[in-house]
Amino acid sequence: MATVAIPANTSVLLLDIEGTTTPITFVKDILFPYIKEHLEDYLSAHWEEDECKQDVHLLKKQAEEDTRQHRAGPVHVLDQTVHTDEEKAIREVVDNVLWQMAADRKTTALKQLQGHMWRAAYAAGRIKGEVYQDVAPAIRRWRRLGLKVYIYSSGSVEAQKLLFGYSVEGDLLDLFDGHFDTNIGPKVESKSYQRIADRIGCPPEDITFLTDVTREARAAEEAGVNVIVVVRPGNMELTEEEKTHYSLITSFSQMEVPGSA
Ligand SMILES: CSCCC(=O)C(=O)COP(=O)(O)O
Ligand SMILES: [Mg+2]
Repeated sequence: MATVAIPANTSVLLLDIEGTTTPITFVKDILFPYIKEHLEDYLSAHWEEDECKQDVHLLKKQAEEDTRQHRAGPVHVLDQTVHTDEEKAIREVVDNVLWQMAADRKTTALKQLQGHMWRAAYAAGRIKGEVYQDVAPAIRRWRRLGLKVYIYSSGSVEAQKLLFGYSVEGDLLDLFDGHFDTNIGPKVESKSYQRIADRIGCPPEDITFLTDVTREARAAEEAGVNVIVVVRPGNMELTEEEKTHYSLITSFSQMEVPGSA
């Protein structure tokens, strides 16, 4: 098995989730269908609660922005007026969320609501976060070698903590020094990686980012971050050029930390 050495100056490993620590199928076949199945009932049950009101407010803000950017068709535009007809208002939110999910959008508004909806399912043991078997042992080794390990996912920080806190291997939250989501910026924008470096308090060059998505890899590189592309079953096929340009791994166990035996 070929190993990939991270640069000697790396002090932080920044990890994507879907397609990197976790199979894409877990997200597409378990997490997302759960939302589609329970969305309407969830909104009806929680509509008057502050958390749900904030989620709907954020979705409306996003819908306003989508209208300005001509991104949404009329059926997907959330009415900005306050509805007296609760059923109609809920239907509009459902349509908007389903439309965003069909396009696999990564908006903070969508991800925040999803995180809140998954909470009950994880807590009740109806969902357990899938994590590839090579992930936890590798992270434990990196941490023993003095590296810091952070997560950067489009899934909300709360959704990230649920996935690792209620994982198939138990509570894995102690593997991480911190979490970032799209509140720091989209994963396909280089500024987001600069902000993460600032937040952690190290230069971007000291961070190695592991992801399956080459648009994210390019954005991170632009910020000066070192990148390793993770190839897992079901991930998006890489072009020949991408295969030559990036260091590739199929398992975290292939990562070599310079100076370690
Ligand atoms: C971590 S919660 C579920 C995953 C999710 O909603 C998502 O959008 C995954 O995005 P990633 O940036 O981890 O590829
Ligand atoms: Mg990913």
